Amino acid sequence: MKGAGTLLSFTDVTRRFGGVPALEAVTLTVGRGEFVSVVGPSGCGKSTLLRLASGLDVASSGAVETATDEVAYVFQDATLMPWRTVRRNVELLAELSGAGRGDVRERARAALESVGLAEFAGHLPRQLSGGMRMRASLARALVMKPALFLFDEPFGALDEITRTRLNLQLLDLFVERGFGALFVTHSVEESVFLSGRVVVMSARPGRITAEFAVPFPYPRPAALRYTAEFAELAGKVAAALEEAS
Ligand SMILES: Nc1ncnc2c1ncn2[C@@H]1O[C@H](COP(=O)(O)OP(=O)(O)OP(=O)(O)O)[C@@H](O)[C@H]1O
Repeated sequence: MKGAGTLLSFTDVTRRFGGVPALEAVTLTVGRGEFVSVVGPSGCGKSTLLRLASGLDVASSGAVETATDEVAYVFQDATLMPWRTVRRNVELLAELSGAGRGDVRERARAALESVGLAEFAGHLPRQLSGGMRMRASLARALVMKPALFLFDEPFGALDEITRTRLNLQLLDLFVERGFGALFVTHSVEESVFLSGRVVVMSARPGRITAEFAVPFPYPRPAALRYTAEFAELAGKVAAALEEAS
């Protein structure tokens, strides 16, 4: 573990599958209250990185350390239970953690409120749009008040307008709650808009080839995306990604 403020650290991590490296010599940290994005070409090992961070997978060599047990994993697929209402889906993790009924209810209510879904609490997942299902999935994770969020392309399947809106909502939550985040995406623009730091990974085996600090202060207005400074930085990240592919 690098320092007192570090939530997650990878130190010289390699993961091989049947002798073939998927990730190689990855060193990376996420600090408390820090938002870090990883962009890379398809198959570069981004999901493997998150699986290692969450403890679902184990490194072949090197060290993966987390300073918290309060880790939430948000997938591209909202993975809601189709027979449970939105509220009952959002309550699920708190319920499984053994929290009392009243506490579970209150936490779910607050989380649904945070993502703007309070009035849809009684709906079934199939009655929601894709963006709303993703917000429900986010609310389900928020209920646990995680210190660290792992995001695997959570908005990848959504249309551009919904995706942009959810980026803004996610940043509101980030500013309000101050969690640490490791966010995997294919979108350069999304990575720059959300993060304090963007990490670029190369094609197989996945290695970190570039890192960019994003200097724009939070909270970030939607119009940031249309500024010259934003375009310049996104251009640099895109060039590094091109080189890594
Ligand atoms: N359990 C496994 N067994 C064998 N090979 C695996 C396993 N998991 C991942 N791999 C391989 O490791 C590499 C990285 O996979 P991973 O899913 O992490 O990539 P990714 O960057 O998330 O891909 P995408 O962007 O397409 O989702 C791929 O070549 C994949 O085939």
